[in-house]
Amino acid sequence: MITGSTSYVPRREAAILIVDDAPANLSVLRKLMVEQGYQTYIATSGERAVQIAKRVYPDLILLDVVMPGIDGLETCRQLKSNALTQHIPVIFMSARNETEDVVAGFETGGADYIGKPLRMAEVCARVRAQLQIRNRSETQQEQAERLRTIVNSMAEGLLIIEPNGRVQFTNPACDAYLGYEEGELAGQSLSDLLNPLVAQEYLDYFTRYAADPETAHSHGTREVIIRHKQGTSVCMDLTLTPMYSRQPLFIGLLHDITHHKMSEDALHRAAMVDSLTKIANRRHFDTFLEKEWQRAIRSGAPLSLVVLDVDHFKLYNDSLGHAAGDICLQQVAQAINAHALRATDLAARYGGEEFVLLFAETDADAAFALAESIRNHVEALQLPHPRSITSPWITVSVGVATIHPHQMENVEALFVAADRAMYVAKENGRNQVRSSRASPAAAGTVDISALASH
Ligand SMILES: Nc1nc2c(ncn2[C@@H]2O[C@H](COP(=O)(O)OP(=O)(O)OP(=O)(O)O)[C@@H](O)[C@H]2O)c(=O)[nH]1
Repeated sequence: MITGSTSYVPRREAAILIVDDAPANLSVLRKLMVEQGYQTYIATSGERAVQIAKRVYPDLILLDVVMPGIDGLETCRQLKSNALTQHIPVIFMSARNETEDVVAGFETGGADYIGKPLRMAEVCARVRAQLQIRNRSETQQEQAERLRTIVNSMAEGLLIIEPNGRVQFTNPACDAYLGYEEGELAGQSLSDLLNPLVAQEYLDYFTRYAADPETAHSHGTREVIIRHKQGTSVCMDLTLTPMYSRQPLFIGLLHDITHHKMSEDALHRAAMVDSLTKIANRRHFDTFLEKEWQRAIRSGAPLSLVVLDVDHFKLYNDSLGHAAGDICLQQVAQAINAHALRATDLAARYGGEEFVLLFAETDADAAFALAESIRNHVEALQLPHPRSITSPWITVSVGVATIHPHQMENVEALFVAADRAMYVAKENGRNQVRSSRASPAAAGTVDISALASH
């Protein structure tokens, strides 16, 4: 964990470079600095000071201003113009104490200016103060560097977002997730990446927080679909947390859940499909029927249910074996499924050798015609049934029920009607379609009428 502490742990005793053309001054200052526990280097000219600074990289330079050759101001300028030495704090020492001298010292990059004659306690205090400032800034730089490394190497995508929705920064993982080059996302708006409704929700949250930072709270984690640069969609968990520095900002953390989502979708799909025939299973059909039922109540449109049962299938299994029976069910399922053409049609294996089909917004005549077409299609497969007493081929008996949902009380009644029609088809010789209708005069009762039969 990164802490915010700036407490300084000395790595070693600080090194001070003392620069003065007067050997007597050098000697006094050196003695003083050594007594304070500092390591010392000395130089008697500006040129020499620059050379030593580049070589030993001292923590601080005490620099005389008036010297032969390059003076202290020029020496400081040279130190500040070199990348190696520019961060070393320089304290000028000079008998020139006029305001413009002091200002010139600061303007060349000096950190402090001590007037001569030197008061040793003051020199020590100013050196200590500058070393503390330097240590603090070094610690901050190290912390910033450490944070940069973490942000650049973390597997989660990170975005910094402004209250107006503008992306200010992204880390490499975020760029990689969304297919962008480094820095390319900066300046784009959240609305460019998210569905407009979701983006607006975030923008509202930003506006609320920016107006009243006291009430800021994390927006939590939610699943979002983000636009990839290539135009595809990626599924991510987005966690948004407010951060108040000089301006309100938001930290967004992105976690890619596309793969997780894909397997979740695959599982979901698998739970809806019958494993043998690969058409919808009973559970999916029941859910679908419930939805269509409610829709039909609202629209007043008719709903038709077709129930199909393979004829003499026990005999088929007994004569050709269970494996052949399975293949036969797969072929029959495909023939049935081929008739569920609209988004509101659904064919399913309801159990054993029983299949169902739902036709929404389909009246009795149209449903009957579809059922007859399926019956015909199955027979036309000419799957030999050696022991059937009603046909040389595999055939199906079909029951159809059509209602306007307000006519019957529940879905169950629709099933009962279609099942009864199917049993009438069985009883009347199989390989035929029978239709039942609810009598409007007595809701819930079923009127079986042979609209047609094979
Ligand atoms: N091969 C195979 N057979 C199944 C499967 N599910 C159910 N069955 C068989 O389907 C047969 C259904 O037989 P019954 O309910 O007696 O009806 P039927 O022989 O088709 O006779 P009718 O419906 O009166 O024409 C049983 O023998 C079940 O074992 C399956 O997944 N695979």
